[in-house]
Amino acid sequence: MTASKSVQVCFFRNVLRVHDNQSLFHALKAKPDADILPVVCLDPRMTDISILKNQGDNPVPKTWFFKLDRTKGFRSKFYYESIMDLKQQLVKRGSDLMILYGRPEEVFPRLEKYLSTKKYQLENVHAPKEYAYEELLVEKALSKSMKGNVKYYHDSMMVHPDDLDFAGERTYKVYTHFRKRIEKMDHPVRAPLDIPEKLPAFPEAVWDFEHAKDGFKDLEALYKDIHVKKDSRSAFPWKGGEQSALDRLNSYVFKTHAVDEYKHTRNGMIGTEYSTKFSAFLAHGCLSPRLIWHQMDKFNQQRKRKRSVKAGGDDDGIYWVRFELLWRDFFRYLVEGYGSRVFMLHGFRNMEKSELAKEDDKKQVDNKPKPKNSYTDKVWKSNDDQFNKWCNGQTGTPFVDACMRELLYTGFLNNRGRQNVASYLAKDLEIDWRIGAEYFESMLLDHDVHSNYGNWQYVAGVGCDPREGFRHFNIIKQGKDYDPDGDYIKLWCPELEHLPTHFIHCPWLMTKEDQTKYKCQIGRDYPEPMALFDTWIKHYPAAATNGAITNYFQDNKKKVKTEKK
Ligand SMILES: Cc1cc2nc3c(=O)[nH]c(=O)nc-3n(C[C@H](O)[C@H](O)[C@H](O)COP(=O)(O)OP(=O)(O)OC[C@H]3O[C@@H](n4cnc5c(N)ncnc54)[C@H](O)[C@@H]3O)c2cc1C
Repeated sequence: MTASKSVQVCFFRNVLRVHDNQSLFHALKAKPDADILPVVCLDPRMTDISILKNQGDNPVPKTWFFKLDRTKGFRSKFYYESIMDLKQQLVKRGSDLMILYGRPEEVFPRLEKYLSTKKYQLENVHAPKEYAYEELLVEKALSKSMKGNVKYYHDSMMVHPDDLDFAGERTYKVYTHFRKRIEKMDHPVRAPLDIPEKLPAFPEAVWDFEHAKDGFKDLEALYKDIHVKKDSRSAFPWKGGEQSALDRLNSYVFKTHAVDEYKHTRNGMIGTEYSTKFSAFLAHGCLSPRLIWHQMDKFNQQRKRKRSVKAGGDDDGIYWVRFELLWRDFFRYLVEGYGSRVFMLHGFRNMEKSELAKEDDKKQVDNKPKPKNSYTDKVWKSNDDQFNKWCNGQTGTPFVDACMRELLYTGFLNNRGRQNVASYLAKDLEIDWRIGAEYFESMLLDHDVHSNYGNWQYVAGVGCDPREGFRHFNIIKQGKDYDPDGDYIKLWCPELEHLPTHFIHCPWLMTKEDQTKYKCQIGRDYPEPMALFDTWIKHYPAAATNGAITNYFQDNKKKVKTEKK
């Protein structure tokens, strides 16, 4: 009787790359003569595989509360491209990729059983560690169904949790404390792991497992079924996949040195170079955050840069990219610490309700007035009409509409834009922030549950933010600051292209004559504003109001809901 051949499974769950892949590294180390089986498993709870008739009856997956489609075309396309590229990377190294469909906790035990009939022994599954609530449920179910035979590795974090001395505070609640803690460390980020150019044999017998042979064909069918148009205005025109990610890293750091300008350009609204555009690659695990960190070190060394700029100063682009990448880790730690609170209306802060109440009580003893806790008293609204107009870039507020149209047509929006549209929905309209977060989840190329829900909570004032009141963005001021000439607005709202700068952020101030002159009838060519706020008035350009607001805003005050803030 021949002995079984050992197989180590490397499960590429949300880490779709070969470089610095911890699961692959450990699978390779586990048993030197074992075969390595790289597997991707498309989970119908996360990915829409409803068109594949040979893979069972799988409904379109929906978001947590509002049941929006979980993954729209942009992200699916990027995801499939990333898997196709991963297969190529593995084939180049003499291996291959098995693409399976179904719930991992059901598929893997069947695979194990199948392998045993082919004289293979599935020794271990190696997989990246998850932090978010739903993903952890899958992780637990998988561990259970594989009888504890799954090993998890912290692969998506930049700073490994074991390297952080949390000094008794496992979950930092304030970003600055977290960042400062890390900045004190000598070597906060581990070096990327070396993966050999040649990988061990791929166990060919597995192609006969269930529909494994059809895996790639099915993926191509899913890819062909995506109907999203390329938009030449997109700030993010890249393909998914490790190769594309590495090209972008190389270009942004070593070729164009755009990283040097990051601090000054990151809020730019038009074009590909103003910020790193690493987010979608990071979200799909096509790019290792640790590699980014170390490549930036290499860049510094290669140029033997004289640090005439103070590290952390305004000119130190590398410092600021790292600063932002630490936000990404921070939200992972928060989500890990607070579990399903990430999806809850009262957010992470609700956990602190009792602590806040204690604080309030203390202050009362001192005879100080009891501070109002705006998080717990807040009444969140629901308004389908306003929400739909927001999604479609038809609110009648140009800066919001331009941002929302970019998101709708490309699946991407820069950080400044995201902050503004989130603040408009949650703080101006006071609509339940979760529907906005779920819409982002549906649309974003780079959706990452930690960063998305974490940032939404932050903007909505229910997250871990000591400066809650300051996140209320004044859309008119922000528009003037970040799109002073209205170029971005005109790019996405071409119906406003003839407007002079002083009307571009507040077209409702145009008189009937202005509207004729600038070829834009409000209510016909461009929507009437669905809401106006008194706080905006002081930021209207003087040339638009002529010193007094006597035009559209005034005339239509009864028609348009005006809210006092
Ligand atoms: C309401 C809202 C929702 C968001 N949803 C997501 C999301 O689903 N996925 C996502 O990756 N980012 C999200 N962000 C953060 C940020 O907007 C994007 O990471 C950034 O715009 C991506 O562009 P970039 O890669 O060019 O970023 P850069 O400015 O070049 O930053 C470099 C990297 O740092 C990280 N980063 C930057 N800003 C943040 C931040 N505020 N929070 C966490 N990480 C950050 C990202 O990984 C980014 O790729 C959200 C922000 C807001 C305000």
